[in-house]
Amino acid sequence: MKKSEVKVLEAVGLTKYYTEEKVFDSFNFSVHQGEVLVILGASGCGKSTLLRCLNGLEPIQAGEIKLDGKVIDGKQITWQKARQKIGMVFQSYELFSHLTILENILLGPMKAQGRERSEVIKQAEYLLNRVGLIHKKDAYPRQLSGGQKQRIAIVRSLCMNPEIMLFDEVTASLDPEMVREVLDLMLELARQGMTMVIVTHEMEFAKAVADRVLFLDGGKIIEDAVAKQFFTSPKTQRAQRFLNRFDFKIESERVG
Ligand SMILES: Nc1ncnc2c1ncn2[C@@H]1O[C@H](COP(=O)(O)OP(=O)(O)OP(=O)(O)O)[C@@H](O)[C@H]1O
Repeated sequence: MKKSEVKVLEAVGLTKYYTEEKVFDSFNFSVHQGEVLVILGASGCGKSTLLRCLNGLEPIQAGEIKLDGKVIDGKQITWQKARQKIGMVFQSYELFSHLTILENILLGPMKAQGRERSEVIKQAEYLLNRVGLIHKKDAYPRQLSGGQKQRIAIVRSLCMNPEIMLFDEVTASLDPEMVREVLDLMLELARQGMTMVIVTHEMEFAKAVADRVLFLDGGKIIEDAVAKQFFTSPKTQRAQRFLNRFDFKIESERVG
């Protein structure tokens, strides 16, 4: 399928350092409407930092982040507005333990977007039905499994009607039997055309969901490839070694 040329989220000249370490130096990046971009790379290469910069959770030292072509600088668009369009789901679900599932979902749309409670409830119930968790709407987070909590975290983000979703290792802290249900939901979102940036160590899932792969090393893009190409014949030895570590058989190897 031909993906749109419209850039939803973009980083231009992104420079990010923590006190003693530079993670990105003039890093450029963009994701197009309807595209599913998977970011891969060894531990410490900067994947989480990139997502956090893209969502304004980390201050950057130079460069610009743009949403729909507008620089998020408080003038063209504010971070407060931009964040409503950029959904993010983390490894930890970060649900409020003292609120029911429904109240957790309603919070953002009502507080940040000033929407009517009854209107948001309709949308929340629709989404809860879609993920098969409507029967949990009055339960508290502690009464849900890890996989259920993570699906609720995704629903909570979707209820803000984001233009793009960022996923940072969302299955990393789940028991193996819970992983599938979360990945299936993400696959469904991808099929529906949601623009997504995904950091994951689930290689078979990455292969199934990705349109494009960015392979990072030391804060730099080593490969920027069409997913099919990356998974069948990565161009660099570094990427080949990376894929092999996951016990992931590169197809060209199978043939050979
Ligand atoms: N809050 C922080 N303070 C200082 N250094 C940090 C901080 N967060 C990350 N770093 C450093 O920045 C670099 C990139 O980290 P980051 O978490 O983005 O990598 P990653 O690719 O997501 O790793 P992983 O796959 O292990 O989650 C690492 O060297 C890390 O030690």
